Amino acid sequence: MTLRRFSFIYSICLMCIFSALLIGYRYYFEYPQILQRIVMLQTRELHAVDIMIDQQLQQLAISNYDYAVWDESYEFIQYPTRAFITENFLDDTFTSLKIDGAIFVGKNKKIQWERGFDYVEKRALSVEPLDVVTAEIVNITYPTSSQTDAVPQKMGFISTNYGPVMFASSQLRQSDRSGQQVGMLLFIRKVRLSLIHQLADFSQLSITQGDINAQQNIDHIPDISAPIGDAAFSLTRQRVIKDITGKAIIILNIRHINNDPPPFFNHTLQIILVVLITIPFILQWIVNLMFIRPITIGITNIVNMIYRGELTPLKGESNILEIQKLITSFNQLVNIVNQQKEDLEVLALKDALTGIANRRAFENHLSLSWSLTQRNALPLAIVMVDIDFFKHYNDNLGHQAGDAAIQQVATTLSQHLVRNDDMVARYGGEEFAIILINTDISHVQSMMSRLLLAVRHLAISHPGSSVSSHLTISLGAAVTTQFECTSVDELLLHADQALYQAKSAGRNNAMLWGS
Ligand SMILES: Nc1nc2c(ncn2[C@@H]2O[C@H](COP(=O)(O)OP(=O)(O)OP(=O)(O)O)[C@@H](O)[C@H]2O)c(=O)[nH]1
Repeated sequence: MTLRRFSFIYSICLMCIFSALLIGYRYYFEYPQILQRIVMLQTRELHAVDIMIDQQLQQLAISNYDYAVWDESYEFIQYPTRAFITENFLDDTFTSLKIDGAIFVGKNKKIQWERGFDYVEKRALSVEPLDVVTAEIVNITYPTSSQTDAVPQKMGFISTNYGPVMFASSQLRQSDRSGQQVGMLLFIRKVRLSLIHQLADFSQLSITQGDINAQQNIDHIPDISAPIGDAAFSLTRQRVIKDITGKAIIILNIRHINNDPPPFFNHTLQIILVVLITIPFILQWIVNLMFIRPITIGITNIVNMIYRGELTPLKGESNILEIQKLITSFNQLVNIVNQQKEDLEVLALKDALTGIANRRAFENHLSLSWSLTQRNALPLAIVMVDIDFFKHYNDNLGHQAGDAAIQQVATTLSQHLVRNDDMVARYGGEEFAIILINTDISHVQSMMSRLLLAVRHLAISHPGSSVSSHLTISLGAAVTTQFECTSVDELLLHADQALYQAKSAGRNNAMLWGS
């Protein structure tokens, strides 16, 4: 896996973890709290409906009480007269009291007088309300109060052939609330659509009346006065209004209109998620710029170095300390390796014993010199040098003395070469080779004479030599201007032949090929 891919996957993983944490926090903590607050508001709205219903009942109960606790009503129940009814229970009375029925119930639950009148449509009800009002109202058992001035009252809902109605009933008492409990007065009011509208207006809810007959199972629907409690959030719910026997008679389909929950993915969450999604790409860009790019550039440069077989210091700098240290250390390593390489190259071209060029260096230089002199039509000379009777020297004075002698001869030979292009090399054993560029025959000859003399002047004692008491050398040279030279090997061969001639001629002398 590349560093780039790794960092990208890493950032994506981070983004996923942070997003999951954020969404999880919203899902498990924040959002339920928001919904719970809305549920509290909804509870208040439902409570408002309950209060409104109660107010309606109270209103009816007050009118009912006014008529029930009245001397004339009290008298009527004992001594009924037509005049009382015609004076006090006119059509207008129903309209002003907003009732659809009034019933006087005398002793032993006997109905004394009753009338049904639709106060909205202003017409007598075709069926007298009492016929349809269930017996429960008439049979209401009022608590027998020990207080003589108490006026037992009842109110609530009841189901009738007209549909659900509100009712209020009070014991008939004299206006000073004295006298025997001789009967009761009952008012009823139909539950109309207008009541539902009033409830909706008052509670700021959308309320419709459900069809109680079509509803399959109403037992599970809570009463309007029941609290929402810990119920889950919902924008719609059903509530029932129960009659005095506890039977559901009205279904209210309620919709909360002013407290829609905010979207789960609100603007803040959306912005944070967008930021979280963007972060991996920004991180990737930064990581790429700061870390990966310098590293990949470095890798490319190193691969190129491997390909070229040449180490060069890395360019570029990084603000990251570790990467900068890596670059610096690598460059230091490159310098060390290059230095070692240089040293090795030098060592590879140097003779270990004498410190002058070795045969490999000689051949390289000879090849270059050949090209140079051929191109510029210059003379090129090779001088082969060999120490005389060196085997005897070693045999007489030992190998170490032999090494020392070789070193002295090498130093002497190199001291006599002053031009940069010239070279003296140890050709092998006690044999040396000299390259002289742009040197004519006479100069080669005088150079050889000087070298002969110089070695002689070293005055190295050579007991095994039959030509001198001191160490001597023999020299053989060949110059390109002497013959039709076609190759460097030919020149080398002739120089070697000249040396052979010098040896054959008695040693301790110099020979020029062909002379
Ligand atoms: N001490 C020492 N001896 C070396 C070295 N290289 C070669 N020799 C010796 O040089 C001697 C060369 O002997 P030969 O090739 O027979 O030649 P020579 O004895 O010099 O006789 P001529 O060349 O004919 O004068 C050998 O005995 C080698 O062992 C070296 O590095 N150190």
